[in-house]
Amino acid sequence: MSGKLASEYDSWKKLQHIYDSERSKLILKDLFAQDPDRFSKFSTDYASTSGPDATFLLDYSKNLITQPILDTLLSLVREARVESFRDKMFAGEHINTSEDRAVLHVALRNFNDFQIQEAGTDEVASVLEHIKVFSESVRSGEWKGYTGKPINTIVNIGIGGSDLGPVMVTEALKPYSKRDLTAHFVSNIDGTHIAETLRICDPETTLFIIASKTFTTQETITNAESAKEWFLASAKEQAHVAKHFVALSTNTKAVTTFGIAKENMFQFWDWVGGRYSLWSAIGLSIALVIGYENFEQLLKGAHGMDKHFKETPLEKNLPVLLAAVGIWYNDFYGSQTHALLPYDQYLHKFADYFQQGDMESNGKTVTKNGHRVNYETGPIIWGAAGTNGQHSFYQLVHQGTKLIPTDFIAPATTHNPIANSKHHRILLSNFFAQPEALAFGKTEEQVRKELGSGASEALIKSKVFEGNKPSNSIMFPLLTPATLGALIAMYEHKIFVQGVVWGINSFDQMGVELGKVLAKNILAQLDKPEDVSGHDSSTTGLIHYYQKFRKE
Ligand SMILES: O=P(O)(O)OC[C@H]1O[C@H](O)[C@H](O)[C@@H](O)[C@@H]1O
Repeated sequence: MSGKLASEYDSWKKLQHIYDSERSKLILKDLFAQDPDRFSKFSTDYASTSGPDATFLLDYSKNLITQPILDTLLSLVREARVESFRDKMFAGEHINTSEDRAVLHVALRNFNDFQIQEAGTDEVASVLEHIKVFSESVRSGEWKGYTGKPINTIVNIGIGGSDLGPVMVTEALKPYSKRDLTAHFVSNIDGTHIAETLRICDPETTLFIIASKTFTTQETITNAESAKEWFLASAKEQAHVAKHFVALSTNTKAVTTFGIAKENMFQFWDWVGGRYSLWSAIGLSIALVIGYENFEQLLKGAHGMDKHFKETPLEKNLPVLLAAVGIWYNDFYGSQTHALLPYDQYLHKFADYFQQGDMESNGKTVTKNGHRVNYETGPIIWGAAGTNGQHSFYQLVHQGTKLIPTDFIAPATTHNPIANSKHHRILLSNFFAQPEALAFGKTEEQVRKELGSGASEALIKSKVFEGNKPSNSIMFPLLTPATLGALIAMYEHKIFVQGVVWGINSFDQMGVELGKVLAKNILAQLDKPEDVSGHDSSTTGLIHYYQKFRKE
């Protein structure tokens, strides 16, 4: 890492100059009119070169870019030495400098392809084997609960990266699921979450998966203890815990102290970041829901994208292109947010997942060298499945004052072709129409023509769409495990590229700590009003209000 801030790179300065001098010429309507080949120039097909088929189209032609702008953005990527950092990541160098750790989620889906030297990477295969054997025995009914009944319910207890990935993937790949195995995910410390879940579980047929990299996370351990207490109220014998509780963790000592046997622990390593951990033992719930074979396809799909990212020239490299275009809006247009808009109900948790993936990775103000940045880093990630979003927040995206770059994501074929795929055709007509409307808008002239004479000026103005709102469109034939794996890996690497350009460490999360420490201190003061001390008047007032009205 050079000591430079991103804004000191020549290509950054050049981009600023282009933005200042050419912004008014970057009108999508004109750019498309001037160049009939714009789509073929600014779109690229991805096809995995190893493992199962995973194919996409990335269309980035509806962005406020020209070839020279894209070239300059790619020069920025080069100037920031992204390729060198990428190679360091794949080699297992400790690029997570603040924690002195390697960043090797790519090793979890490597299947002995890339040569990686880091303690633990040679154990990946044996953990996968453990996941395979265990998930098959539960799914087949061979694994029995304490009264001899097979398991029909799993409850994953975890939070953050130990929850969001499995939740998102099990939802996305529901068509591949074993429908008679119900999966619940409990994350919140709010007792309502575990209470409402346990209400619909049977202790004789429920398996609890305690998912925590550190096994010290307050929410997870508290929920796990409550689950164990609930279980033992029926099962009575401590020995029965072994049939109903397994752990996914890097912390063997804490797992055994909790009362889970070592053989029921699925191991992973500190070089797996929490938000990059669905590929590790944290994916056990995924393997249970969709079966090990499909879990492996997910991993192999991601590996195909890893290969693409590692080996493809920047001009055709999907994560690099997404990252570069994202920087253009984030740092030059001043866009504060980026929306992920999958037109696929199965992907309804996709934006939630990448809220952690992106915002916990790139929500930083200090570079790896300790300098405060003088530019914007990670965007706010948000979104919802289409077409639902169209009936809530799209109004602001179309006609509000903010520039919101968007990614539209859709499968060409649905897993649910009901009514002769009528639903899917309607869904996709919206998927095509929205980016078109965002890009090209509706002129005052068109509105006048439509409304005819007699329409008020105010009404005419309210119906004008300025357009020129950028988007990417990503399409694939069908949402399969391999395609999903490749899609997730593409966004992971996009986040990586942006983090390197901004000079930040995308792999720590120091900002999560302060709130945790303060909550612990406050917890000890909650009993009596006279214990409340050391706070500002607002915090003290809020705690006193709680003490006055609490009933328990
Ligand atoms: O898996 P655990 O150790 O329980 O951690 C769960 C979560 O804890 C914190 O919130 C971190 O910021 C997340 O990155 C992590 O995913």
